[in-house]
Amino acid sequence: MRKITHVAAGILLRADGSFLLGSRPAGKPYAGYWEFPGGKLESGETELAALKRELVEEMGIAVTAATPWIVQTFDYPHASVRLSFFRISDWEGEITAHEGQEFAWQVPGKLNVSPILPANGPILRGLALPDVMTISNVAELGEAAFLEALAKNKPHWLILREPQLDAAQYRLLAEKVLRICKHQQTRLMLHDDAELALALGADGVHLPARSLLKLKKRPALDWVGASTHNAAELGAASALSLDYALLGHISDTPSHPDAAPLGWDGFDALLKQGWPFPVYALGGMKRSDLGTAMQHGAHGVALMRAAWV
Ligand SMILES: Nc1nc2c([nH]c(=O)n2[C@@H]2O[C@H](COP(=O)(O)OP(=O)(O)OP(=O)(O)O)[C@@H](O)[C@H]2O)c(=O)[nH]1
Ligand SMILES: [Mg+2]
Repeated sequence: MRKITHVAAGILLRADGSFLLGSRPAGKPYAGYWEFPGGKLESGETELAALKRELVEEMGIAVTAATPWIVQTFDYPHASVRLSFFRISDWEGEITAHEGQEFAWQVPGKLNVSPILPANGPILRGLALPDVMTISNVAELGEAAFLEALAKNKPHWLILREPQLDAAQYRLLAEKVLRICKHQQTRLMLHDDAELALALGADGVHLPARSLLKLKKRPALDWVGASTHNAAELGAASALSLDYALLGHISDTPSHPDAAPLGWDGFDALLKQGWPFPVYALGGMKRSDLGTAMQHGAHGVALMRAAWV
């Protein structure tokens, strides 16, 4: 087996959602390619310590707020790398090119530099995902109140999950919801029906775990995510190159009264394995749990009830 090189890399984020890329200096493999600042772990070093050291060395900044994010493995001709990415929301010092590199602030989905290091594609997609993933709740609110709340709250993304409806009722609802979503630029993920998502022109499909485990191939939609509860399901999401997973439930929630909660300890243990996509904390979450969830390596929180109050 090839030796694996462990690397820590940081995504500096500004409040407007833009993020920083640097160009690889002359003399390194892939010189001129754009990457996230960072570098190899030294022996005995943690990922976070390596990240902090590299950003001092390469760009003269002290990282003061970083949360663990995606872990991506990739085989290059010169090395197999395991990249631990962190999101960095705060730092001290002026960004300075200590190695002759260039820096460029970028907007998710609208890059104006190239080429990007080959391992970084999925990472860039992940940056377009919202902090809060909302899940519909027609079952409890009723259709009229839900549609009103949707138009009022204008979430960035919505998963339309209404298992109490039959296929015909779900399609009718999906058509109505899609009209509202298109109008207000909410991205819409339909639940468990890739064909309907394709037919209606929704942004993607969200798979329940039972469907995720049966699929052989990623559905041909722009965005595909799944609900997961354990390592086997996260592994299936990884094998299908999904864009995100919801993982839960974190605490007791009325929608799944029988299943034992993971708690943050269970969530940590699963995230420690490192997944190549953003993971949302699900189950009993509120907006105010976002900071805690991110400390535990989540991309964000998935809200059902709490999204509509
Ligand atoms: N820093 C960084 N490295 C990445 C990214 N994506 C990616 O595939 N890599 C790979 O990770 C490996 C290590 O990165 P590096 O060359 O920055 O390591 P380093 O700063 O310690 O450099 P050095 O070996 O000259 O001291 C390289 O093979 C690089 O191609 C990324 O976004 N940022
Ligand atoms: Mg480096």
